[in-house]
Amino acid sequence: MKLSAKSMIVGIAVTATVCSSIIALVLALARHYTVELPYDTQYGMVFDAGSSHTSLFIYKWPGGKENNTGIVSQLRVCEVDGGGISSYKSDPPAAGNSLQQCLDVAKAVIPVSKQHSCPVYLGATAGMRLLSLQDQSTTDRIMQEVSNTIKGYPFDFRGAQILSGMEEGAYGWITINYILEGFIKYTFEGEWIHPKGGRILGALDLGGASTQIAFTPKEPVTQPNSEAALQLYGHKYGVYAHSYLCYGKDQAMRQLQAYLVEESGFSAIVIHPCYHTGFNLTLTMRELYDSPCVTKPGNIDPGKSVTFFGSSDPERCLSLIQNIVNVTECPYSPDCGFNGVYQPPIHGQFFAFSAYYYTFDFLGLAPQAPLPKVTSTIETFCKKSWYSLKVEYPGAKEKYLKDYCASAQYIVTILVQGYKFNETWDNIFFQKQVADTDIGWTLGYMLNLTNMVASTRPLVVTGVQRSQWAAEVFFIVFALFLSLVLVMALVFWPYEHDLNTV
Ligand SMILES: Nc1ncnc2c1ncn2[C@@H]1O[C@H](COP(=O)(O)OP(=O)(O)O)[C@@H](O)[C@H]1O
Ligand SMILES: [Ca+2]
Repeated sequence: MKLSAKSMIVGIAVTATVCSSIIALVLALARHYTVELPYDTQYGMVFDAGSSHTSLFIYKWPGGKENNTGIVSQLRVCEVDGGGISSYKSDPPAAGNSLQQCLDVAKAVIPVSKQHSCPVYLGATAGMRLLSLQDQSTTDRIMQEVSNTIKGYPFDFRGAQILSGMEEGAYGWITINYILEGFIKYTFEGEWIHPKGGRILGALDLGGASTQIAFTPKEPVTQPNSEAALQLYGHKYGVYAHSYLCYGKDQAMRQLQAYLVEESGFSAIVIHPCYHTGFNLTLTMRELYDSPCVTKPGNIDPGKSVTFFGSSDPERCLSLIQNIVNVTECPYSPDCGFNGVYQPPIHGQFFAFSAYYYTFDFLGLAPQAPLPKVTSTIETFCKKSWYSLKVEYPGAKEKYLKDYCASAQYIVTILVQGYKFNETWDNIFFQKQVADTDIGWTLGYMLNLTNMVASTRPLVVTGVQRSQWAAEVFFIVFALFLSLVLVMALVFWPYEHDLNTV
């Protein structure tokens, strides 16, 4: 059998080139496949120990070797049975026990191999801030009990803390802007960028015991105590944040009751214009004055009771609210919120969540409605009798239903007359969630404490970068082109140049 030297050389060259192309192709695909493999998911949890209730938020994000930024999303939320942890002042161990059911849920949801590395935080808000004003040792005891319970579980417990009002406001602001990609954005081209002129949103949180406002004003904040200087992904943000203690929905309602009782001269029967006709509520003086948000008169009999009778009177209700919210006093004129608190002019769009959302959603006013529609809807609702409300909303919980009229009037008062959203009402979105993640302070709190918003430049972890792909594709095309040239050479090489002349 005669084998020409030309054929041998060209054959070897073609085989080598084709083999190297295949290897390059396989390597490129393997590299891509590795990145596309399911991420090594990480988990983190935050207990939101609010004044009225506790929730456990379980988050997950794509992890791995690199300390990447990824996108944190909410995996699950577990509602703790019973009241907020501050309601356990006569039985602190029960506050700890109340968390067990949700910790058991977390154990079932998070893979066993990930539980030891799953950070857990507990943040308590205004209910505990108020309790600490009344009774510091019981406050400490409750914080100790909740910590002990969490330590009994296989997670990485990182501490239980009472947040300041400013922190609560600032973390809510971080949460919204993180979820809505205000700080950083993953582009179609596969790069993380700082969105130029991107919209930075404000945060409005209405809790039971306090309410927060946080936003980036147009002009720098002039009162340093009102500014949270945040550095996120290497960018500086001057965030105005303020928390009004005692001006959450439930404590505001408490202030209304106390005002009416005093106005009546401590009568046993008091007409309440914000409650509906046919509704009545009886409280002892002990219950009424069991809060630092209302001043207990010196000579009051704690066992004496008062009964509030609803009168479905929205006009009187609104003017009653003006008695607990001072919208005229302003030492920083004109830069004030309410009660004479410094606040720069409102700037940009806002998300209003928690009880802002619950109230407006119930009334069919979420996520947005023009102000005239809002006021007319509230007026119509407030005029309804308790009987007709019970018929219309058979599934509604009485503890919330009785307050929707008053809280809606209260919301409009603080937003329009307090914060001065008169011209900019349409910039408020009443919303509970974005991308299946609840809006609240917990996500921002965890991102901050786990250092996930601190890095100046997050690492790209999703997919192969375009430049890598371009190099790989170029190499494959070049190798195949070379093979083609060699095959052509084999076919068209003149026979007389054949080396096999023997
Ligand atoms: N479905 C609902 N309808 C109306 N209000 C609600 C609903 N669910 C929760 N709330 C209210 O939301 C508020 C939540 O406040 P919370 O987070 O417990 O207090 P804080 O943030 O002041 O510590 C409470 O006033 C509670 O009554
Ligand atoms: Ca809250």
